[in-house]
Amino acid sequence: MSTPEELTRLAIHLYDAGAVKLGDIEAKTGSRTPIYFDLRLVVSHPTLMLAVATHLQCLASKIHHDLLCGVPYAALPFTAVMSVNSNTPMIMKRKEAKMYASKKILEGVYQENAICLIVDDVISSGESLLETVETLRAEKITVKHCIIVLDREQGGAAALKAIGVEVKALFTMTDLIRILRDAHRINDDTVEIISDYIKVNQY
Ligand SMILES: O=C(O)c1cc(=O)[nH]c(=O)n1[C@@H]1O[C@H](COP(=O)(O)O)[C@@H](O)[C@H]1O
Repeated sequence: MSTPEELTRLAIHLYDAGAVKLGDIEAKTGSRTPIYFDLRLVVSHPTLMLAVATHLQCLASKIHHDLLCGVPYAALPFTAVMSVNSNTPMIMKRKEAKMYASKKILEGVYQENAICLIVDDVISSGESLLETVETLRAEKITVKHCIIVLDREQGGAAALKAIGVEVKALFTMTDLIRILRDAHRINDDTVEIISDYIKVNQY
């Protein structure tokens, strides 16, 4: 089980590495956000990569699963680290089906009715996770849980719950901004701007 102190250290480490971008940033949907959590840079920081994978593994260890599925691109490296460290097979969902050879949308080997735990970086609307669940279920893979690093608390987890998938996160946006404020990385004004934004921008 990750302790609150360990998660606090991880959040500060991620911030100090540049994973938390503040300002007026374009999100996936095209809307603007005052905070963007970018886990893609974790590949350049091996100790951070191991820390993210280890803490996600703590969440994973409480959930029964036969397989891990990494969602491209941000989650693929740390899902691979989890797979190796826990000796759990992994599959990968392609962004688009291959247009040649196998024409597959899923890479890797799996059995029908295998229980798959999806690993992703961030949930906002839940759209990308919903799509992944749909793809896996179409291949007769069972999906009941996703684990992620950050829940932006914009309604995505409820959308997943509505299709029978529970989302567990290392951090909610509320946790993240509280930790960063307490560690003097962001000030009260920034916390207020982000909190107001999240309240108003629900999917
Ligand atoms: O665009 C986003 O909403 C987003 C916000 C953020 O802070 N960090 C972030 O990585 N994202 C991207 O948005 C995806 C999740 O958005 P939803 O599909 O709306 O849940 C993530 O997998 C990222 O590609």
